[in-house]
Amino acid sequence: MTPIRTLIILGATGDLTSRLLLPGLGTLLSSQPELRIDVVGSSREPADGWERVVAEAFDAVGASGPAAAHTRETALYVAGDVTDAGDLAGLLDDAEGPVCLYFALPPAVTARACEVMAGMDLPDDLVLALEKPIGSDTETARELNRLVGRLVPEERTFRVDHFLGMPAVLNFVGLRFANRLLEPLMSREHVESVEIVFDETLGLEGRAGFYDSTGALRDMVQSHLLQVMALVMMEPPSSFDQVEIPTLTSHVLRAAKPWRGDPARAAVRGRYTAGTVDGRELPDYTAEEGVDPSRGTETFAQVVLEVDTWRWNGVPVTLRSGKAVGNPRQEIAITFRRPPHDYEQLPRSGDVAPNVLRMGLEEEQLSLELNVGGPFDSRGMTRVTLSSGMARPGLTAYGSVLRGILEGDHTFSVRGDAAEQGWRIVDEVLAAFEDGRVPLLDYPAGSSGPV
Ligand SMILES: O=C1O[C@H](COP(=O)(O)O)[C@@H](O)[C@H](O)[C@H]1O
Repeated sequence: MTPIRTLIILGATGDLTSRLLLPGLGTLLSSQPELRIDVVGSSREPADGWERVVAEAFDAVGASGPAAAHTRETALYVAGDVTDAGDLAGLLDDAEGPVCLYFALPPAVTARACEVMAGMDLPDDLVLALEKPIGSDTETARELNRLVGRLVPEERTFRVDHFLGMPAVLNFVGLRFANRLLEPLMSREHVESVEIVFDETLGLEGRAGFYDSTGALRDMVQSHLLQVMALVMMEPPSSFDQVEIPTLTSHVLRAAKPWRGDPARAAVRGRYTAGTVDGRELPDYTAEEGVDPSRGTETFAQVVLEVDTWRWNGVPVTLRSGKAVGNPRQEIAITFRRPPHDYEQLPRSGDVAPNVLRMGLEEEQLSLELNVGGPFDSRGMTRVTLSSGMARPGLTAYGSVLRGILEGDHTFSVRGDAAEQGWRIVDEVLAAFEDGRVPLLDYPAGSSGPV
């Protein structure tokens, strides 16, 4: 695939573009000074300092070098309606190809734009990048995939999940497959449980327009946490390429289902009430601007799944994410089974605590909890934690995702069927939320979530 020349961001005035997409691009351009990418921002709002938005996002990550300078200088904003064929055609006609159209838009708007594009003459080398969520349930995800499939082939479609670009997630994969010590232990014989947790101190932060109709399960579990789970639990790949990895992650998702097939018992949902997080006072979620309390939107979701394969059957996999959580955990944690017998000579051995391997998702801290002899008596038991920080790469998660798109590499992009599988798993839980089988529990902002 010829490298992308112009990146057109649809929905350019949204928070995602300025907070994540443009800074990610800045890190990528700094690391690849030979790139020449023109960035065109578009949305319905009139132009209001797009050059400044690009410059501030680049400055925030210290973007420098000739590639970043080129993008800053050529940054262009075109106001338009993505559901208007004339506006879309104008954007495409004026851009130097190959073009990537990046849909930083809600799924229903993306679907409408794709319907319109079906009636247009599109460039042969057009690439489409779609932000999560892909649809809002299995049916709409399938429909969006079908619409997109009529426009461009799968090899020119990228479904973005920036958690797949997180250094910690990629490090976990390296850790597992590059160490003889670990991979043989990654199965039901040795693993007691898997947890993938991404709690945040952030509350709604003015995002009611998106979040209040989405909630924690759709926002975080359906996409990010399921995708991370699939990468953490996939079979060993024979090569790290764009055929093998999406195939193996899809295999894990196909095998996943709520624990014991009972979504109501496998899930917990909660909503924050007023409280203090990190010294900031947060109001009750229902008092946040733009929230419709009658929707019963959850700001915390936890689901226990089972990946029903020969390797993982019977191992509970907990996925959890909450907003306004105090001392948040953000990690992949693998808890191993206890030794098969007690360390015999020990009169006071008690329980030998399980070994736990942790990879921090934002902090990028790796740790392994072990048991060793006691300080005064070698037959005693002491817990030690081996830990190491991880080198921070120059690319942010979005920088890494954008590199894949611009280079035409799907290794860490979400394949259409994987997006649909994510919804299949979550739809069952959503149904249990909606018919009240899973109660909506309160938790004060700043606490660790519902009890
Ligand atoms: O996609 C999303 O992710 C963020 C968390 O990821 P981060 O890289 O920004 O820390 C989450 O806050 C947001 O609700 C969700 O839409």
